[in-house]
Order: sequence, then structure tokens, then C-alpha cells
Amino acid sequence: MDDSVTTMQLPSPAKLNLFLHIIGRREDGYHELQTLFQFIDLCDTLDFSLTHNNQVTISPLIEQLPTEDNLIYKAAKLLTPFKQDARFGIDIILTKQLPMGGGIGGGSSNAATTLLALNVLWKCHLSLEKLAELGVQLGADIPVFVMGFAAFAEGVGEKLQKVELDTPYFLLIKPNCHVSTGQIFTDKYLTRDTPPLRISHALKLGGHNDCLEVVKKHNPEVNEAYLWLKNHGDAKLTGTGACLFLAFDNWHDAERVRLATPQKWQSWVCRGCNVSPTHAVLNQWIEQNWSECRQ
Ligand SMILES: C[C@@](CO)(OP(=O)(O)O)[C@H](O)COP(=O)(O)OP(=O)(O)OC[C@H]1O[C@@H](n2ccc(N)nc2=O)[C@H](O)[C@@H]1O
Ligand SMILES: Nc1ncnc2c1ncn2[C@@H]1O[C@H](COP(=O)(O)OP(=O)(O)O)[C@@H](O)[C@H]1O
Repeated sequence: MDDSVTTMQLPSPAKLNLFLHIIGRREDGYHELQTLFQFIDLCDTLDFSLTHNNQVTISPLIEQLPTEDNLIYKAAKLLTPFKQDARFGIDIILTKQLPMGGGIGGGSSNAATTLLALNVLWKCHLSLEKLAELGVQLGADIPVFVMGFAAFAEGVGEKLQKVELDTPYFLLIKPNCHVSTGQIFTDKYLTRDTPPLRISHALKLGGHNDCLEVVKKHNPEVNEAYLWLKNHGDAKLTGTGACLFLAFDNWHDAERVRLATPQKWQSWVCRGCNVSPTHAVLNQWIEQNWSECRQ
């Protein structure tokens, strides 16, 4: 095998929940959702190098996250039974840009990017559907990153219908707090009875985020940032937070508000995407290395 097919560099994007309705709770404690996922072009980068030592290494270490708990490591382990050659291993370099615990799905995205890359480098030849089915065992958000299209999602977030959305610019703000998804979903004041919508209505009418009130209650800084952003338009919370976002028609207006954002909060201007940047790059890679991929 030549060098071009033993290495791969992929972007690992964030997502936004343009709305997040909780319509019920399952017996296992997981919540039934209706949510609209769109990717944004704010990404981590993962560099993969194939080895033949049967090891999975990830560098640099993420502070306070043992490698065994890193979703990248767990994703690689999930694919191990499907490797074409048991000696295959992988060295992964993670360049982190996405804040953790922000409701933008960085960990889930990293796991999905790993499944997609190793499926090719380890010649597992699994379908996207099979990879999504494996991924959901690690997190409810992983299937949408595996499938790679903007989607209306139901179930726990894994039943996906592809949608074509406007692609505005977003101002994204990260208040200085880390929200625990588990804590929000177990709060007794969380409302879990939003009536289910048909997809056509959901796309026409939009929606709200049922987690907002509970997240603001636990995290005063989210409340403060929300009130600030609301002065500039229809501010929204993504997932279980802590990140907030606001849509703009053009980059200049978004950047103008970003420059006025209190400096104690991290802020970015990014663009909504209907196709995951991971898939855009992976498809190019596969095209360039097609003959080797098929072996
Ligand atoms: C809320 C959402 C919306 O996109 O995003 P985030 O804010 O985490 O990014 C997701 O559903 C989160 O997905 P993910 O972060 O993968 O969640 P998981 O690891 O599967 O679950 C974390 C915890 O959240 C709760 N959970 C998660 C999803 C769901 N539909 N119902 C739940 O009750 C469970 O208690 C679980 O223990
Ligand atoms: N590769 C990873 N990147 C980020 N977080 C990870 C990763 N692997 C495991 N985690 C854990 O998952 C948690 C949630 O991460 P993340 O997906 O970025 O946030 P959120 O679910 O709020 O969008 C982190 O706080 C961290 O403990």
C-alpha cells in the first residue's frame, strides 16, 4: 500500500439543534425528541495514520479525560471486530477547537469521524447505516454525524429524515460553564410534553428548546448571555447548552455583533451546512484513492 492511502485528515464539525422539543420519556430514562440538526463549519481536525501494531493511540491527551473514556477511542474499539487485518492499528492526532460540554456535539462528532475514517483505512466495508447503528451505542448524537446530512430527528435523536435548510451565518457564544446533559435530562422541572409535530409543520413553523429554562436555572451565566444575545434577535440554546446562537443573513452583521460580544465569552461566526464537512472531504479522499479502497 502506498503512503497516500495510509493517512487521512478529516474535519470534525459541530452541530446546532435549531430547535429541540421533548415529547416524552422512555422507560429506560432516555427522552423522545424532535429536533432539527444542522452542521456548522466550525470543526476539530483529526489526523489518522494507519499502523500495523494493533494499537489505538490518541494525542494530545485531553485534560481530565482518560484515553479509555475518549469517544474517539471508544469508536475505534467498536470497529475492531470488523478490521480486515487483525494487525491494523491507528495513530490519531486530535486538534481540538470545539468547546466541550457546549451542546455542539464535539465529542459525538469526533466519534463519528473516527468511525468513518477507520471504516475506510481498516477496510471494514460497513454501510453508513451500520456505522450509525454502532455509533448510537456511544451517544444519541452520533448517527447524524455519521450520516452527514442536516436532518429532522426523532426517537432519541437517531431516526433521521434528510432536510434541505437555509444556510445562514450564525453567531455562536459559549458562556463560561460546562453543562452536564445528564443533569438537565434528570431535572424534575424539565417539560417533556411538547406535542409532536409533523415534519412539514416543524420546518415551516420552527420551534423552541425545551431545555432552555432548566439550563438557565442551573447556570446563571447562560441566562446572562441569553439576555445579552436576545437584544440582537431570536437567540437560541443548542442541545442542553451551554452554547447560544443567533442566525444572520450575512457575515458582516454577524461579525459586527460578535465584535460587541463581552470578551469573557468565547464567540465565533460560522455558517450552517446541510452536508457535513467530514463527508465532503472523505468523499474527495475516496475518489482519489478509489482502487485501493475497494481491495
Ligand atoms: C441533547 C442533545 C441534543 O442533540 O445534545 P447535546 O446537548 O448533548 O449536545 C443530545 O440528544 C444528547 O446526545 P448525547 O450527548 O450523544 O447524549 P448521550 O451521551 O447519549 O446521553 C447523555 C445523557 O443524556 C440523557 N439523554 C440523552 C439523549 C436523550 N434523547 N435523552 C436523554 O435522556 C441520558 O440521561 C444520558 O445519560
Ligand atoms: N473526543 C472528545 N471530545 C470532546 N469530549 C469528549 C470526547 N470524548 C469524550 N468526551 C466527553 O464527552 C463530553 C461531552 O462532550 P461534547 O460532545 O463536546 O459536548 P456536548 O454533548 O455538550 O455537545 C465531554 O465533557 C467529555 O467528558
